Amino acid sequence: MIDRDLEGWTIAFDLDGTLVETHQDLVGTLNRMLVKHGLPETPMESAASLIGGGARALLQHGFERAGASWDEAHAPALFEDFIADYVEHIDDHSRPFDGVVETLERLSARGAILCVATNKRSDLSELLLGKLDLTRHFAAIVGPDRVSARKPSGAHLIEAVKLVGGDPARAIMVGDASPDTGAAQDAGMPCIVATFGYSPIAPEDLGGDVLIDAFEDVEEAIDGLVVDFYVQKALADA
Ligand SMILES: O=C(O)COP(=O)(O)O
Ligand SMILES: [Mg+2]
Repeated sequence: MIDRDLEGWTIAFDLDGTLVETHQDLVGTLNRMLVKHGLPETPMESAASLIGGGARALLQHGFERAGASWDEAHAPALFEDFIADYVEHIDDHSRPFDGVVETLERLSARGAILCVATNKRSDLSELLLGKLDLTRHFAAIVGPDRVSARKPSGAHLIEAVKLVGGDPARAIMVGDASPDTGAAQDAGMPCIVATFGYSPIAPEDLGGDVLIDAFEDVEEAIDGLVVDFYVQKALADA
């Protein structure tokens, strides 16, 4: 029998760059938008570092980098066009990182509640996770539209954890970029940082608690943070 030793713990996962390698499809859509507007395509690897703040930020920064002046008046139509294209191509190349399914299954079997806290719109997150057969692992998929403030606000994480019936004092964030570490710090939660994601800042400089170079290492990182929690608690109670 598996020991349900993570009972009472909630793990919140970022989506893009943490659970799923999405950059080819996101940047593919960005590049089709750029070409449509007579602008040069942006190289895949440099544009990937724009992922993390949501699709609108990717679009705006992608256009600005290509030398276009950002026009707020035309932004809503451009954004709508971007989303329509992305929906068509959302799982052309996007795949879970190695070890995601097995690791999520193990964490669930050990009693942890899992949720997604992403700056990707909830409808797009649900569509993508559904296509990749990942929805079943999560008690909730919480995009910025389902909370009072998006990452890096701690409210995103606290509200997501509460939504699944978890306790923010026994919750851990797993992410790849500064919105994730910022939100975790703001929420007073420990943060595990995936070094295989899309951060323009070096992962070791993001201010997380543990770095992981492969998704499957998240389980050991969680175990370490949970032990730390109980050690601190024992010291405080002594
Ligand atoms: O779509 C984005 O830019 C951000 O999504 P993430 O919060 O899951 O990294
Ligand atoms: Mg991310």
